[in-house]
Amino acid sequence: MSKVGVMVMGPAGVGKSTFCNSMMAYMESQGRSANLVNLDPAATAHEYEFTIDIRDLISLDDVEDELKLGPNGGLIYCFEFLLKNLDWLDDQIGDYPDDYLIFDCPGQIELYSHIPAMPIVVKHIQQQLNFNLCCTYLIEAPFMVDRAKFFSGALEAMSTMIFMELPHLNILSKMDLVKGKMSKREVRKFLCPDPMLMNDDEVQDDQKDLILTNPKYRRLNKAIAQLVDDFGMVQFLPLDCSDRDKSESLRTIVTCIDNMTQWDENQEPKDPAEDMEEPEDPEDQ
Ligand SMILES: Nc1nc2c(ncn2[C@@H]2O[C@H](COP(=O)(O)OP(=O)(O)OP(=O)(O)O)[C@@H](O)[C@H]2O)c(=O)[nH]1
Repeated sequence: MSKVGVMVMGPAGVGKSTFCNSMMAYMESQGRSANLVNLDPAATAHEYEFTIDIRDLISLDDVEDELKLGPNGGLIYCFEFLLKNLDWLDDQIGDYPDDYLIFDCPGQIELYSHIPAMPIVVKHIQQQLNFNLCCTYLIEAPFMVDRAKFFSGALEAMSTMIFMELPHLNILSKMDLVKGKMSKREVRKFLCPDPMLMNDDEVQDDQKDLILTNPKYRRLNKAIAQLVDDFGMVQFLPLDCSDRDKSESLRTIVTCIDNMTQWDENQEPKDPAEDMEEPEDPEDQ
């Protein structure tokens, strides 16, 4: 059996912990075993107990108290401390042949864009502990309402993909918050982002005041949207954790993760969009 790890990443408050808990519940419902690993030294309690918790090694509270560091400096200190104590992680993760680990990561996106600690931890888990890892990167579905914000989030997702060098899945969290506000046709344009979204004539009246008026910025935003499109690897799967019974989005995400973590370098990677379910559309009901 292979050892699989899912790194759950994304900005603060995007819904990473909620997604981790929903994944645990989904795996349980499918009779599959999974364990939760907390890599956030500032985490609060979870619905599911952590099997492995970085706070057993070092917590942000202790670092702030003892070293008088602020939350961001403290977080970097915690990760540098983890790097010096990777044998702790080895002992914790152990040598289980059929582990499926879900790693809840911190929300500071500098960890996914330029601070080298997270890629080093990831490489260690891959190469020393022989896990097949993938990254799930969350951005909030309500970003779709402000298109510049959405493409900015897509760039962050791309930056993480490039920096982490892992099989990568983008997820639009909190889909329930846009239900009834966007049609299925509109949502579909964001799942495989269409650079035409940045065209003014595509903007709805109630969103016009959100658009930057400086034409230079508009041109720049369009160019960036085109870059995201040209890159061709930025696609999103919808996720709604508001109702556990609606496990359809989780099923699709877990299927994509299964495909990515069994990925053989001699095989063409499977296109996650192939498993994509159409998001529910209130207008169709
Ligand atoms: N409506 C809605 N709210 C959600 C969903 N997922 C998460 N939330 C809410 O978003 C807030 C943040 O969720 P968390 O899961 O703690 O987010 P996080 O990314 O782990 O946050 P940090 O650990 O602080 O970075 C909480 O109030 C959640 O209840 C969702 O699918 N729908």
